[in-house]
Amino acid sequence: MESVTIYQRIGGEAAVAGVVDQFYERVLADPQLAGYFADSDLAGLKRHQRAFVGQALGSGKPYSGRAMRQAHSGLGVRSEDFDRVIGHLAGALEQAGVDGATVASIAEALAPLKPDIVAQP
Ligand code: HEM
Repeated sequence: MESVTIYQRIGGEAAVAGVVDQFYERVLADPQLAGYFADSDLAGLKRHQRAFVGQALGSGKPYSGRAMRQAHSGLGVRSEDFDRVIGHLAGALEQAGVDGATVASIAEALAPLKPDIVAQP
């Protein structure tokens, strides 16, 4: 039997869409982060984020947006901003009923992206 991916376990496409909506609500309500998104096309960003997060969780569907280094270059993202974003994603996943161990493994899976996303001094 094939193993069940996190994507399937949490409820597939609909669950990921809900998590991404909730994630951006939290990010945009955070005064430390909102400014980064002032010029962003939020609908497009959510579409890419759904595909990216879905793929990271095992959707099996491709992510065709920009690479993480390219998407975040020039934004000047700081280390503590990255940690807050991961914190908001974890909060959104928990709110969607994802168990703590799964949330922790998702956060761990994203941690290696930090050097691509955070601006180098
Ligand atoms: C693991 C953490 C993160 C992931 C997985 C992630 C993922 C993504 C994805 C998939 C996109 C869309 C790329 C595209 O449009 O082709 C994006 C864009 C963006 N991200 Fe992130 N991101 C992360 C962390 C952050 C952080 C920490 C910030 C700022 C505090 C940030 C700010 C932005 C902004 C402003 C854009 C839009 C850029 C634009 O409109 O040109 N991201 N991110």
